[in-house]
Amino acid sequence: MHLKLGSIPVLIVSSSEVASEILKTHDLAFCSRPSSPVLMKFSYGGSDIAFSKYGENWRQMRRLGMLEIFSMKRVKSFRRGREEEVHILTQNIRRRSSQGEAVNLSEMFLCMSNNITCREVFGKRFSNDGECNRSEHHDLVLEVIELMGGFSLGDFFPYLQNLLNVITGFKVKLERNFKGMDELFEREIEGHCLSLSDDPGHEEDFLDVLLKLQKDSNLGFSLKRDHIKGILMDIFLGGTDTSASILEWAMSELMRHPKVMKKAQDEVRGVLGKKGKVEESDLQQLQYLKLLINETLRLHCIVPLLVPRESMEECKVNGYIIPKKTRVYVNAWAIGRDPKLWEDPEVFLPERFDGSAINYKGQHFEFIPFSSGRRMCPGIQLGIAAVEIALANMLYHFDWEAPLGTCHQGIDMTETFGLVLHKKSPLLLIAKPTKVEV
Ligand code: HEM
Repeated sequence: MHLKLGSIPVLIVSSSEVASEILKTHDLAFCSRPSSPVLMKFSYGGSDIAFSKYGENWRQMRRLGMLEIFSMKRVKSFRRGREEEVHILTQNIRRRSSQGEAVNLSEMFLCMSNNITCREVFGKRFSNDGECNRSEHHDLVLEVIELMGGFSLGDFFPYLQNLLNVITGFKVKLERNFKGMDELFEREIEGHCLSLSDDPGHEEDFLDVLLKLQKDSNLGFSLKRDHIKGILMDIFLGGTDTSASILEWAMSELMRHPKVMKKAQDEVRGVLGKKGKVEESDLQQLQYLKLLINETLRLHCIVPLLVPRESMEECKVNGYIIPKKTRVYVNAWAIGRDPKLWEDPEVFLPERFDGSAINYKGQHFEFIPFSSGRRMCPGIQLGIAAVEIALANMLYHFDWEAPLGTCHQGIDMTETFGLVLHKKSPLLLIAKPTKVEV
């Protein structure tokens, strides 16, 4: 679908064939990003990976990210942090549900994934010790995510941009949130500079890594403070509510499908027996868990329109001429539910992935929750690692019930609009601890 929103030409792609043309055949022509005041502000003038225009800066940052931040070695190095946060989550659910009250899983997943991200980035958590609760830092990050996903009128009327953003109050919010994040980054950078350690036993966080690279004379380019802050911002924006949202939708679907819930619980409890907790080394044995995460991502593509691209040159797609500087949204949500591609697409059926070659690694255009091509999400492993360990522990430690007055089928599945797809109403469930501890 080709539209003009304000003065900006926009292409919305809802078929897997055209998505493949955009993200594979013509990947280079479509691998830039549109700019807007919000994106420019939060990417430190395009110094980051996610929102910088295609060019030398993006190539350098992306290469550095792939080698130093998103590598499998680095993902594994954060294993302990993820396991500890999941343990705290489990303990908190156990404590809060001891009175038989429902727990707000949406909120707790968000706090847990925020704490995981914060440990990866700064080597510490946001919540109070032993708690899985909100802090002012959580609120700040979540407000920024909301702003980024929001529809700023000014983006589509560049000539009226300043005026519109002032009238709608957008500018004030933008400045306040940016200042909050920037102050947080500055404080942490100063703190890390004072305590940079060469001790081999020291667990490096992302900020340690970036500050070391800044001093590396073999890097081949100069890594400035804005580059570092831009990358930190990407990790907070990319890493926080994406994993939480997958967990929220997965648990909601499991509640609506008791047979799937039982099969998943039987698997994890059968494999782990009375071990007492699920660790990351156990995950490779949990094949059904992986199928149900795939199915959750298909039915609830959590970045529904992916991240907008911008064409760098005029290009012919599916027989149509797409002008230079067209903004492109790929509707991966619609593709995941396309009846031409999926049998009974509205049905939650993890078994459809059993024995199937289709995966989310960007080669199968009927299933592209992480996109594809040069700008495909580099954080897949980090995100999925957090989802798998948290979900496996939820299935292992608890039986789940809907609060009184709600039947399982009655779980509200209404979605909210934004960069990341959340449930409109929080997921409240009653947790019944199981006797899996030794
Ligand atoms: C777990 C769920 C996640 C999903 C579903 C997801 C999805 C996406 C999508 C759809 C894009 C747009 C790609 C494109 O434009 O073609 C993207 C980009 C990106 N994601 Fe993720 N993401 C997730 C987790 C993460 C995590 C945990 C991080 C970092 C810690 C991260 C960092 C990034 C970055 C830096 C980009 C920009 C890549 C570029 O422009 O070159 N993501 N992600």
